[in-house]
Amino acid sequence: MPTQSLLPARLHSVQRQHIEHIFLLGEGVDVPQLPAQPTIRRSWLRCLNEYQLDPTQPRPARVVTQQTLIEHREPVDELLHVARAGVDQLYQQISQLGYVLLLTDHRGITVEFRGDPHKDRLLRQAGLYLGADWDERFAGTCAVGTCLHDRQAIICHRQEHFDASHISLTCTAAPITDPQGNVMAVLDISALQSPSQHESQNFSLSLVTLYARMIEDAYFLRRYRDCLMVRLDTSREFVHVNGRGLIAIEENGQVIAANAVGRELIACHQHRWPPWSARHTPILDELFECEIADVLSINSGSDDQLRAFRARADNTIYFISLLEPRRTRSTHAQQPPASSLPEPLARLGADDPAMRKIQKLAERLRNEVSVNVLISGDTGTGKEVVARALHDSGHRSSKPFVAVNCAAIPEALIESELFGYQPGAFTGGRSQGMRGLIPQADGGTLFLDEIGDMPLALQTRLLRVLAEREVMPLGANTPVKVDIRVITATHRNIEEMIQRGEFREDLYYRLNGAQLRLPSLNERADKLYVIRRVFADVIKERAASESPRLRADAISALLAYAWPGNIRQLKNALAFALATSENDEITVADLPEQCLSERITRKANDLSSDSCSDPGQPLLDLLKKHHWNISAVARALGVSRPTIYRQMQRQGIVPPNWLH
Ligand SMILES: Nc1ncnc2c1ncn2[C@@H]1O[C@H](COP(=O)(O)OP(=O)(O)OP(=O)(O)O)[C@@H](O)[C@H]1O
Repeated sequence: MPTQSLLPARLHSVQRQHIEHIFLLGEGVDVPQLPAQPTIRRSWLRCLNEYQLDPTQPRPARVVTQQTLIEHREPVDELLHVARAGVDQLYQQISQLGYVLLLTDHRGITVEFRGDPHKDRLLRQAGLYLGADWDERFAGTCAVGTCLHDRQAIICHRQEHFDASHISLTCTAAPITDPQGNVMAVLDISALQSPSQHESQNFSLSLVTLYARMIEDAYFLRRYRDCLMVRLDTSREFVHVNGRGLIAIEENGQVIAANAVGRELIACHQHRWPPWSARHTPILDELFECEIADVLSINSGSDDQLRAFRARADNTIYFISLLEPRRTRSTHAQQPPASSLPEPLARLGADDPAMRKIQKLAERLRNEVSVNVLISGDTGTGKEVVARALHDSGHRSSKPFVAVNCAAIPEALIESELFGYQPGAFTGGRSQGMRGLIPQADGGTLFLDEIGDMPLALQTRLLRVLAEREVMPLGANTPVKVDIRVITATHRNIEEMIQRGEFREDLYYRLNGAQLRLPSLNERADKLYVIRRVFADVIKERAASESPRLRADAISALLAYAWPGNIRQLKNALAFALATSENDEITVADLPEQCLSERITRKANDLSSDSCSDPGQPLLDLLKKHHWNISAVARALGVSRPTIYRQMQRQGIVPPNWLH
């Protein structure tokens, strides 16, 4: 430790004493004058040992250049925008008491500042200024820097600062975290002078912590403004004005993100069974004793627009209100997730394993025009949409896409429609003849829908066209060359038709160069995406000026329904709701009655009535089929994940990865 005489002469005696105290702590000597707060002591030791700061050489405040300041402000631009109102409000309350306000980024650079312009010079000298760098590594122990290091609110009062040039200041700071819990900024209030007692700053600590939380929540609300949000508090009176917990959810109750209080609540449950991982966020009914539909109907189903639910972790009663997403969600959310697929293929689905397989295979086949593609799937699953996407994503996209519904053309006319005919080829034909649908598709794609309905005689002719790539119009003497890509679709079991002699086996093998099997809507894990996408399409097709919104309770009902008619039935239901709704919000009451199904109860009953001789077997089979993906099994059965977990527990089923 340097003796007093070795310290620079320009230092005041208080500064000299302060420096001596720092050295004493560094040497492990405890004296009553040393700071009591362990966080401050640890920070002093960091400054000495880790950052190698020299306490005998107090440093003037460092203010970064204008250019550097711009670079630091840019990444927190959205936060600054949100924080501005809070910053002004807080400053109004503290300015009379001689405080200034700093908002720094996660590196400790002051990106927003409020202070008395009359004290500009003094404040700048003290580092209480826009652009001032309060990183602990440079400035030593200080409220901002040490708060950033410890990720918690802190008072750094006078001699608790490390650098002797800061020991007249009093500073209090609180972290502002992003939705992932990372510190993204620090809110600080500081004064050039203050009473010597540490307790004099306790109120500042409460105030700055409160405002940091308000800014954090305002930022959270902005980030997730397009999502459904539950707001919760243990006090009924406070939920609407200042509910402390915020949890953004999908309409199926899946948690998307949560603010600090929400994250704490989730963490509380994390020790419980079942465990959660980052990829597997909880569903609201795992956090609270509730049905998702009850939460989603809060706004229409309760007078004061809130409801009480019990938290499963500790039985606390929470009062919950529901914030509906901003109007634009329906358009925003129907964007498929970013992917490397061509756009027409990307928009076919969002996050469904079967659809992903189809999209990948379609991508590989889009320019392999010699491979005939057969699309199978139940009626209304989107076979024609997939065929068109395959066409639109390939080299032939600017060429014709000719769709023929083999079931819709009378048998007697199929031949002439497909192949065309010469003038006068048959009585009743057009005098100038007709170019058939196959020649019309020349250079592009011929899509034969309902191929199972093609009469046997015509199957033979089609086989010839596929083999020879030429057609002979009725009444013509010379064949016409055609260059077509052939895609067919069916909802029928062609193999069974072959067995019955109703379909030519050789044609089937020729058409089935690659098969895309479409899942039913109810099996799709991306049902929510499909609902939004189809809703956006229906709105677009109506070409009306206003764009209505799908309310959460309607989405919840649409998610729960089994959709035997698949996407076509969904589209019809949404078109009906839009046509008959009297306002610009579609609620569950606007949906056709048949959509308010009993599917869930029926399936749930099926599951709970498993008291047969081997109760675990059906569930076990399902779990294996879905590779132990509990969410997938829950979806398949139309029940919640907790129900599956409860059944597993009851039946003693343990997933293989939980066994040691
Ligand atoms: N991925 C999708 N996105 C939006 N709308 C879709 C999608 N898939 C299908 N649809 C819509 O659903 C309806 C039925 O689609 P499509 O005609 O392709 O089904 P299909 O399986 O060919 O039916 P069918 O077996 O009766 O011929 C259409 O109105 C279509 O626009």
